[in-house]
Amino acid sequence: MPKAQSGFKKLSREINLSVIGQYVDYLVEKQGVKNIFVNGTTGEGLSLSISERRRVAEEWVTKGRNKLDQVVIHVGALSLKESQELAKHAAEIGADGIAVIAPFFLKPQDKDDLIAFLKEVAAAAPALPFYYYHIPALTGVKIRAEELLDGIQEKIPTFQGLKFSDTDLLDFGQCVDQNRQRQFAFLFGVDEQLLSALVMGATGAVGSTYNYLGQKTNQMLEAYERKDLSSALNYQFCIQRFINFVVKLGFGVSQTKAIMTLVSGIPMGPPRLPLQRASKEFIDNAEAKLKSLGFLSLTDLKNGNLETSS
Ligand SMILES: CC(=O)N[C@H](C=O)[C@@H](O)[C@H](O)[C@H](O)CO
Ligand SMILES: CC(=O)C(=O)O
Repeated sequence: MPKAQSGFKKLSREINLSVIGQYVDYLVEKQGVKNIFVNGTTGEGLSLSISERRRVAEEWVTKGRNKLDQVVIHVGALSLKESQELAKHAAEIGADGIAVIAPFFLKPQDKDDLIAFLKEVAAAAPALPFYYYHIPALTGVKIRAEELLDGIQEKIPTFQGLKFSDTDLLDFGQCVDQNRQRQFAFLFGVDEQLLSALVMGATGAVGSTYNYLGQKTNQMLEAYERKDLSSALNYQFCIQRFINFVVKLGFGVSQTKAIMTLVSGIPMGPPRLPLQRASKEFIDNAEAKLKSLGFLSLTDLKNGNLETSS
């Protein structure tokens, strides 16, 4: 049945907008997550067409109305024009902010090149808060965030903050330290190290694991707020045990999607090529680990969450 199979695969890699409304409710009610970063790494934003990205953004904004606090749309692209189109669109649909990664094929050579690009994107949505999404391991653009932030508000008046997905806590700490007088958001994006980043002055977090460990992470944040560092560390270690376990099995966006399906019961579907679905072996191992750490209760599993196509 090679034909049927290829038809199935093709279909299953299309976007299923119909689950987004349900997923908003799940995140708010079950994970305590009310701020959403759309079309980023986990959402495979860079693997979608521009029209798909527009539709996904619209669906999140529409379904999140009166339920979510903020919906920030990632609008980074290799083409400045496409990025501007998405920025303008985000403003039109009433998103709360836009974020942009560094263009990663023909790369900016230095801070000034990168700022020049970001500035043009930000100008396409002059009323929207602008975030730079620093993720050097994926973009290959290693310009330090601390350097980029120096004087950025003069160039980009809507600059609101940084989503920092890197393990360099010297760079992150200096972003905070050098901008104390400004009301920037310093959003940390390495979930297994969030507690260290909080100590450095992170004002929030954006990450893939909050899809299914949102509640646990909120407990860590609450413990940190009440200065109960030993409880906060216990939560962080617990989260680390899970991430450390899956990293050893091979952990990426495909595996994240499978775990999201498993924990939420809402079918996330397979990733889009070149990514391949997570293996059954990975899913079984991850499930056993989630259970042994108490991250997955039996009631969560009542629907028998096998990944289905979407
Ligand atoms: C490379 C990547 O996907 N980074 C995510 C956020 O940016 C993180 O949330 C990680 O998935 C997470 O920290 C697990 O390593
Ligand atoms: C994890 C994250 O922040 C993203 O999907 O872009």
